[in-house]
Amino acid sequence: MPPAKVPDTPVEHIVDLLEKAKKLAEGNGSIPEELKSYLQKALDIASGLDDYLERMTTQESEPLAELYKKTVSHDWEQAHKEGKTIFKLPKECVTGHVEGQTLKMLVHMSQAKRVLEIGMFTGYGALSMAEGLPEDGCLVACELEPYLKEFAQPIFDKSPHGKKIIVKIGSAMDTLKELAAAGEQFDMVFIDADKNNYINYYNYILDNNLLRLQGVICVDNTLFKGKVYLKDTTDENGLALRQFNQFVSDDPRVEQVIVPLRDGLSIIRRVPVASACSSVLGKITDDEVFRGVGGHLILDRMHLGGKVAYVTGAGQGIGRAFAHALGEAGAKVAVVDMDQVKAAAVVTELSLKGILAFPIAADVSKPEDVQRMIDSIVSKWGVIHIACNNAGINMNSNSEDTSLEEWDQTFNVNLRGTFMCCQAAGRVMLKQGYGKIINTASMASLIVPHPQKQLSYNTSKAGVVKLTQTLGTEWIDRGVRVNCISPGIVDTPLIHSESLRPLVQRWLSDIPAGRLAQVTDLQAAVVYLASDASDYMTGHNLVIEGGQSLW
Ligand SMILES: C[S@@+](CC[C@H](N)C(=O)[O-])C[C@H]1O[C@@H](n2cnc3c(N)ncnc32)[C@H](O)[C@@H]1O
Repeated sequence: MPPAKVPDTPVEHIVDLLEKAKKLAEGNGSIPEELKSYLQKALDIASGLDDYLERMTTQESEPLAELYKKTVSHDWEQAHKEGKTIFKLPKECVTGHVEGQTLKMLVHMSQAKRVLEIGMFTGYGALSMAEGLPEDGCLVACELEPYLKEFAQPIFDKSPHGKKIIVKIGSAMDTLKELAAAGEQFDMVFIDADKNNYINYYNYILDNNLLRLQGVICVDNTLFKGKVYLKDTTDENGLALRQFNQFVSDDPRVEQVIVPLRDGLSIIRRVPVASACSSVLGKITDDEVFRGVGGHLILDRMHLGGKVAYVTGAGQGIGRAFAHALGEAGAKVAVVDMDQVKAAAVVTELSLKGILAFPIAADVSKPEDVQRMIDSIVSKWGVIHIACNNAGINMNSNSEDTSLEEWDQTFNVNLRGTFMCCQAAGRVMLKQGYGKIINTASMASLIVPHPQKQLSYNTSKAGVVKLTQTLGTEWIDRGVRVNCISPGIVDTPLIHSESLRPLVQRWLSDIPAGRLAQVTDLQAAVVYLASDASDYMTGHNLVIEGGQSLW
């Protein structure tokens, strides 16, 4: 018969006590039936909770299940007797399924890339959190017992996420000192080792900036079987955790919640600026540089939540990358392209990423299409904050042979089309008193790219820059900023055409960066220009060409 389970969490204690009370009540005829029924109901609620959470929480991966099984079936007493472990480790140390998935969820939600764990044991929590990290994420796990690294490593090796875990054997405090000396910093920390040292770990982490601004510290066992709030507690660990919880609760550097999950999980967030840092306020310059503009630090100032954007020519190439970037930054995006099918495909991509988007088929060289595009965005979303006028075409011919047809076609899309979009969007934005217009110009506005011949393209894009400068200065006092981006030679399917492909080597020798631009190289620029962080910028031509225009 397996040994009776020792209650380890507040709920398990409640269940244990209710079972004892129920047994007493059953053997006592003088206990009213109503009281027995209340006892049974309380027992049903308490005893069903953990099981229900287990069943409803997303199932663990195979390597995690294997790690759990290996941990609970291992003879830890024997391992200690054989001198393999310094301490007698109870298998109950293991972070189980529900808490493991909670930690993984927190890694995802905080978008952590670097996690620090203090107290790894057999690595269940470490592997759970590693599963929540991106491909290039990293988790440093501190553990005193060398045997535990050997124990965990074979299962880490079976998981595609195991390579993200670096185990540091030794006293956790020594490892923290080593990490601080190396200038390491983490987005999330999980403290789950010797309870009487929690406060020292916590302070060392904050005092030495091992946790980044707005990072999260999770701490396990902070309810400690209820001993943190029970009056008769004499237990050393219970008292240490009571003191720890109070210390964190009083600490102005952080905000804390204690979630009654298993034996208590504290979630502690390092606040952006220590709002209660009154003790140091006289010594610092308490301005927008320190606190952020409107309380928003720089990355938050580039967030586009609540903004409405459109991108023309968004069915492929640069426009598609712009639509994704604006959507990733939080904007709703109208995806505009001449080709309805391509626009719809990009909308599908955005929707899969949780971005609100809808397609519009429009030819920007046609005034009626441009107005229909603007009207449909306003009728759907009521406003337009960000106008990305990106649609453009490029044709090649020697200047002496350039036909009026080629010239007109190029200008109709690249310059007249951009003007019509600016004007139609601008009318909406001027009424709103706010807008960000971002036109796609080209490095060809500055230099004459060669050896290909593209007179009409170069001239039309130079026109886009002058259009941008003129509107940018004319409208800024009414809240509308107009800027443009000038990409160098971008690696799109277009330049893999038979006529252009042979030129790639020639171009590369003219580019200090030694490569063509990828559409992803342009994404941060459009987000910056669309955001409030660039409010003082107008009429600017932001050139992104790997240095090509400088040679
Ligand atoms: C509760 S267990 C950790 C459980 C683990 N987080 C998990 O996910 O399963 C505590 C671990 O902390 C380790 N530990 C205790 N004191 C330590 C110290 N001073 N430095 C490093 N590790 C320590 C123990 O060896 C033990 O493996």
